[in-house]
Amino acid sequence: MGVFTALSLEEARALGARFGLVVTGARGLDAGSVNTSYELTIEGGSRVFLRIYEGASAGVAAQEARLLVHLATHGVPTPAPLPLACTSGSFVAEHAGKPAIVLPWIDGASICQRGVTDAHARAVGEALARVHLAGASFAEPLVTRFGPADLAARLASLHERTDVPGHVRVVLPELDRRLERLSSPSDLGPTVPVIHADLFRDNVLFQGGALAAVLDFESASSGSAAFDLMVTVLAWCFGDELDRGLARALASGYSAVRALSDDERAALLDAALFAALRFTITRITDYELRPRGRSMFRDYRRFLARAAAIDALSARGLVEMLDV
Ligand SMILES: Nc1ncnc2c1ncn2[C@@H]1O[C@H](COP(=O)(O)OP(=O)(O)OP(=O)(O)O)[C@@H](O)[C@H]1O
Ligand SMILES: N[C@@H](CCO)C(=O)O
Repeated sequence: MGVFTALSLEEARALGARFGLVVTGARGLDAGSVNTSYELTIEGGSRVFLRIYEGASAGVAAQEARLLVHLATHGVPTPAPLPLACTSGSFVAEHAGKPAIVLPWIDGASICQRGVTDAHARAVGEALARVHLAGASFAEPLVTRFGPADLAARLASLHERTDVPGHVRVVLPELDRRLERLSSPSDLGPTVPVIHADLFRDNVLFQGGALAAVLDFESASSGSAAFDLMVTVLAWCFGDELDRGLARALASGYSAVRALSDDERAALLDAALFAALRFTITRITDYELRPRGRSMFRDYRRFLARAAAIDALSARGLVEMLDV
């Protein structure tokens, strides 16, 4: 996992020079499932993080870099990419025909589910609210790849494929029904210009109990703040079942920075159901039906179980549980 594109020390030196860095070491990291990551050591002993994009175009990488700069300069704890030394306003170099960016190194680690405390959950809620506030002034349109129409296309492809295992095939009618019920974007409440949309534990680094950085804005788009909050609750507050205390702590951190509007509050239940559906479907298409081993397996059943747990709540019950 983590190193899909090779980089020799000589190549690392040439790449680093484009950012005005004198690279003395390069180490591939066993981190991430989509892109290639390297730790580069810089003359003097400091480190930077190199990401080589495996799928995204240079244009997409450049837009993500501009978003990171915007968020980092507007109060979001996320590393801003380094600019290229000789090209003003540009952050993206190229290696092996793929876009590459360099970020300041962040010391920290992600938290395992059993290690998540109320304080962690609260800090994550606060950071998410900062993304929504800071993103309000980001002027570039960010279009989701995971809206109802995108999910419907994924489901349609599952119906057509002949290699879908039986345990997936039997849940397709349920997924169709759920998506049909939630297919109007207005169900999810008002939108903001930037949501993270994938704020899972592996995308947050903590150091000494404090949140060090929010990472990986590759799924960021304009979208419903209620949806983003519920993605984050589902990602952080479920062990084998919903941990109500953690969910409330996360929501209280969020509300302390940005209060939900009445319309956002009213949308929370459908937003939670849509969040559960989004990750159920993408985990089937992107993990269950792809060869194992390239990245850590993520089980769609865990998000189907979250959908069932949310089914057991009412809209009012969810608002009361989160105390928002
Ligand atoms: N600036 C940084 N400094 C130190 N470590 C970092 C930095 N950015 C990312 N990491 C580490 O590398 C890991 C992978 O990074 P990233 O999220 O960019 O990977 P990915 O392959 O693009 O995506 P995915 O999270 O979907 O697997 C992170 O979980 C984190 O542990
Ligand atoms: N965070 C996603 C994978 C990356 O988008 C999941 O757990 O399904």
